[in-house]
Amino acid sequence: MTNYDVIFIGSGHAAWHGAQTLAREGKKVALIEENKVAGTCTNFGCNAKILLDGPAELIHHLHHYHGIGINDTPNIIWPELMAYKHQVIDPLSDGLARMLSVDGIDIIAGHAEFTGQQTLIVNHVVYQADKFVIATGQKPAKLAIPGAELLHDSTEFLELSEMPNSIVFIGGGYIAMEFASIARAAGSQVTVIEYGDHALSGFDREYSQEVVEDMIDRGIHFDFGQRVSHVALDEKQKYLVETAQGKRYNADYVMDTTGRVPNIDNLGLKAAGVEYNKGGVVVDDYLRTSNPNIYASGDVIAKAIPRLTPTATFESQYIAKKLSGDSDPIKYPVVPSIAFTLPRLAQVGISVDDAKNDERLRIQEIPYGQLMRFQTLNDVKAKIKLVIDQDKKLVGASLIGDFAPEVVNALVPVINNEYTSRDIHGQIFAFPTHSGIILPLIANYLA
Ligand SMILES: Cc1cc2nc3c(=O)[nH]c(=O)nc-3n(C[C@H](O)[C@H](O)[C@H](O)COP(=O)(O)OP(=O)(O)OC[C@H]3O[C@@H](n4cnc5c(N)ncnc54)[C@H](O)[C@@H]3O)c2cc1C
Ligand SMILES: NC(=O)c1ccc[n+]([C@@H]2O[C@H](COP(=O)([O-])OP(=O)(O)OC[C@H]3O[C@@H](n4cnc5c(N)ncnc54)[C@H](O)[C@@H]3O)[C@@H](O)[C@H]2O)c1
Repeated sequence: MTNYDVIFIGSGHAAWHGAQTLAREGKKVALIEENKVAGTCTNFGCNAKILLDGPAELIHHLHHYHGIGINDTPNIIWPELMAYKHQVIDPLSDGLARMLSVDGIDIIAGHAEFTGQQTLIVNHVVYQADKFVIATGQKPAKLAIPGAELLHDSTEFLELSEMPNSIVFIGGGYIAMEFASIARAAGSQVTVIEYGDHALSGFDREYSQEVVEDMIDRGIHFDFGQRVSHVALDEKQKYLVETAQGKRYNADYVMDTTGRVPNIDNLGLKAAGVEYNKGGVVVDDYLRTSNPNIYASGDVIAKAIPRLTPTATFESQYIAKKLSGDSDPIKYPVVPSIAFTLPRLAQVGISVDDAKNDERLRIQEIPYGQLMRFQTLNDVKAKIKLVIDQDKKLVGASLIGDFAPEVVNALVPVINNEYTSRDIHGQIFAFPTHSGIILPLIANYLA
């Protein structure tokens, strides 16, 4: 039996940041990982996705210049791009493992399963620790329909050696909308089938509709209000997708992008006395589970806060501080969310939809893409909706536009630190930059 101060189950962002902090403070720390070290974001999520999105984003920017200086759109050579993805992404896992071992962290390969309140087993070896952190993340959901075993998931898409001629995405959430944009730019015929009546719920309804319209203009087909009921593959390797509403689609590749579910199977949560539900592991305001020696961090938590890399990192760092003696409950600052569609969508703080139901809040839209100072980029759709409270403080914002991700980051300190107009006007920002122009515009509406 090996003893540790802290064992993290998982090695993604919800684990390794906190593990590193604790190890540097002299604690004996181990990470247990059954797949690739560094977890989803690094190996099968954000990093790989944004790399493959790069040329699609460039092409999208070039489209703004059609008729005003550029006529041709280059083609994406997918196999070359995929080779570059492997060159950049594949070494990251071993690189992180080496970095963590320099800090004295043991990395144990295999599946962890609790066998009791303070013990777990990996490959028949029992490990004991004072504290455990469950940071096992999520995995793709699987539709419960005939033919579900034929469907592909996000990890497989990010490994495609050739871009299929046609792809159907089931679901119109983050993954479908981001990957559909990439696949279309790489030449595939793309269809998105969504159960609800709109895509990208969680983002401003009007702006997400504009993204859908933009994607339709680029040749992507959408069908809303359709529940996929059956998938089959014929002898020519062509898929047939059918919906309960009677629609049929043919495609070379079909993706199940209907969400993600917590990795809590065969984890021995009952043996450890850890409560859970279908949203994940239940925690209190200290990220402690129903077993006081076991914490949970990242995507695996049953939580309302967005399941994103920065929130996983924040939670793991919080747990490290807590295990080093801090006694405060976790307090989240505002969390910006971005859909890396083309154009991009961003959301931070109170949403426009929630603000509409609260008479103390005011919504102010600035169609900044049409302002003279932004005309140089011809990104005419770029807009921001501000949510402002009774004290004339910024409490939320929704954005659409190619530079929305960078602009939303600039708004994070404005909201968290309750900046006034004077705070913003008292600073000098670089010019011409998006945030440098938008921040003073926003300041005009603040106290
Ligand atoms: C395609 C895709 C794109 C994304 N894009 C973005 C983005 O652009 N921006 C963003 O902020 N977020 C993005 N996300 C979400 C982001 O990846 C997650 O929020 C983040 O990875 C969560 O980190 P985590 O450490 O909680 O979980 P993970 O990174 O999933 O790590 C959990 C680890 O635990 C391991 N594990 C599970 N069970 C066991 C067990 N029993 N024993 C041992 N090991 C186990 C798993 O193998 C995994 O490596 C994306 C996700 C996907 C799928
Ligand atoms: N940019 C980012 O930050 C980013 C990118 C990708 C993924 N992620 C993370 O991954 C998570 C999962 O993403 P996702 O896109 O898989 O899920 P999602 O929850 O964003 O979207 C799933 C969609 O599938 C639809 N759906 C469900 N069942 C259906 C059915 N039977 N037929 C048709 N449609 C159906 C839902 O209505 C929903 O719109 C996100 O919530 C987020 O935490 C984040």
